[in-house]
Amino acid sequence: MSGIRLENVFKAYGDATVVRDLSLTIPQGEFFTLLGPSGSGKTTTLSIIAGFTMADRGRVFINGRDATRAEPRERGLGMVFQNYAIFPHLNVFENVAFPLTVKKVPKVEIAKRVADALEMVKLTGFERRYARQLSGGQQQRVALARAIVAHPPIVLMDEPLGALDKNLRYHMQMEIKEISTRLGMTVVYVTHDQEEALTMSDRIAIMNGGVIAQMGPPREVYERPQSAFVAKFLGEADLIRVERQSGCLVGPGSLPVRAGEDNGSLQKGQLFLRPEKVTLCDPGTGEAGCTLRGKVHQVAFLGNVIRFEVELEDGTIILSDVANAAGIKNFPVGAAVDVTWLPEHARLLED
Ligand SMILES: Nc1ncnc2c1ncn2[C@@H]1O[C@H](COP(=O)(O)OP(=O)(O)OP(=O)(O)O)[C@@H](O)[C@H]1O
Repeated sequence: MSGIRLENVFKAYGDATVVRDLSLTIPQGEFFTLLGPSGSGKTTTLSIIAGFTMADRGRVFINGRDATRAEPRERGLGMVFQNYAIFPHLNVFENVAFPLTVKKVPKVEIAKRVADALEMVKLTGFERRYARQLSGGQQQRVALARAIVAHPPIVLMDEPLGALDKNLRYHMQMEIKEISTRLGMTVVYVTHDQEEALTMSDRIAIMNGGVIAQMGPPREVYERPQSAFVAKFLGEADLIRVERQSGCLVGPGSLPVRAGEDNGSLQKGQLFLRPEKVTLCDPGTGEAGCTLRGKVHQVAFLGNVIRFEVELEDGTIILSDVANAAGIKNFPVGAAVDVTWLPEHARLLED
């Protein structure tokens, strides 16, 4: 089997468990992202795949071979690590050419491949420069070009765009995605930027405390989080306390609330909604069962979106994001409103 497989990988430093019996399979050609807060074990997991860190227990398979004890250079992986600096004694051309030079690729082929890679990272014309003559972001792009120039089947990337400004970052996201798809590369990508993870990945694993809290395609983890942690980590989340009374779910103000997949088992928990799925209307006009009462607490202008903060009767603050389109209805601070949603957009989460 090609791709990557981890089996019960465990790593601790002293008393601190950093990766806890992690098992996962990443098929060849998948863009797979490890996303999570600082210290959740993303880099350690990537480093175990790379061979820089040895797991205490468990096994690592790369392209069907047991690579648990293999040296990093035996694993045939392309890598861009946070601190994986470019060689200071080589210029940009020589740095990018390095993986091809060691493979003894013909000079003409090297020149072409390096030119393509440098064009991708927008560094054409920088060939003769050395690391000390480049900014942090430029060095990062050289490292990226070097990682993919040999078209390795698997590339590991740890925050490779961290030092770039917003526009270049977006351009590079698109380029990395395009080239990995075109070459059928498997990419294991580490980031703590949820937007980047949603944009680029085929599948995302959200890590928390050394375990995978949830794993799935971007849309699924965003729209169907299984816990409040995942809901909150992947963007803004509205969470409303609910409990069952005489078989019916009720929210603040004892008003009945409905969620799409309520099988009647949850007694107490939270109703989850994304702010863009929450709408506001005049008091008394919302449909019973998916309406709560509130008061506009704040209005924020975010450019393409207007964000209303609404305070419910129990003090919970709910966000409602409305596209800044022609003719949108404005609700001023202090206005009484109904907060409404479609039941299929609401999910019930256990505490
Ligand atoms: N060599 C080490 N010795 C001791 N503790 C370590 C070592 N490497 C990592 N850790 C600890 O392991 C935990 C997980 O670290 P890791 O770098 O994998 O997290 P991360 O999710 O990648 O975080 P970040 O987004 O900040 O890079 C952290 O608490 C870190 O301090």
